[in-house]
Amino acid sequence: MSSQTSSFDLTGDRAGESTVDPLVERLDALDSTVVSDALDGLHLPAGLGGLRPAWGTPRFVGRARTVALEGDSGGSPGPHLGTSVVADARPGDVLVMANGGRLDVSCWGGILSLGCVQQGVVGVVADGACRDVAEAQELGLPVFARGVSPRTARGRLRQRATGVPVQVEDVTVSEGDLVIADDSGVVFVPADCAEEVLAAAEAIVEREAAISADIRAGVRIDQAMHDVRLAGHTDNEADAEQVLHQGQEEGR
Ligand SMILES: O=C([O-])CC(=O)C(=O)O
Ligand SMILES: [Mg+2]
Repeated sequence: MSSQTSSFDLTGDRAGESTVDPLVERLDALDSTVVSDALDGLHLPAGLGGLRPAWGTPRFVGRARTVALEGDSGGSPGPHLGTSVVADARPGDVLVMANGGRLDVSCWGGILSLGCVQQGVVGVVADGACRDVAEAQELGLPVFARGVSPRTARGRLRQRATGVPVQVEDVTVSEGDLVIADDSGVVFVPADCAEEVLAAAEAIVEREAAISADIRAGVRIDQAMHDVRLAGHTDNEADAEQVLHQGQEEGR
């Protein structure tokens, strides 16, 4: 599966830098649902619904750069929120704007999108509203947000901190965590257990492929698609079948 990143017209100084990141490359071969299932299996927060692409059906994978926002009643003028992180962003980064799901004000806009594309940023997750959607689309920058608002962040929001752990619903996102966003939602993978989560997700892909192959071969779906097999509690179909039949006999 190829990510949206490859189609960007990157023109900024950093846009041409190498972005080889083995864990991100492995993540790019997956989709958000199997990564979510892997997180479930490890009892970790399993991603977020409700964050939708502001345009089209893009997908991206990358590393989180966090921006914590808070309300502002009109402080002193300064650089726009997020700009310090965008200016220092590296190819493959994903901007995570933590705005507590607020929909009454935008926390993302088109000039910020332009800055991102210049730096090789692959996507934006805005826990709140965004604006200038057509500009993001024209730039080819995926922006996942909870909605849109024409109301500027200026005078309404300010940057509380950058590079700190931020809360997005029940998920704590830290700088450098892996992110995958696609048509099923947005999933964050803690950097310190990425290897374990990816290995679990890759195993799920194999199990799902085996189940699909059985169904294509004519096995009834209510026999092939069994929780025991999906969860990987057995390594082989014979054991899964045995557990399935035991369960059926016990009336489960
Ligand atoms: O003013 C804002 O809220 C941000 C904005 O529109 C942009 O980046 O273009
Ligand atoms: Mg604007």
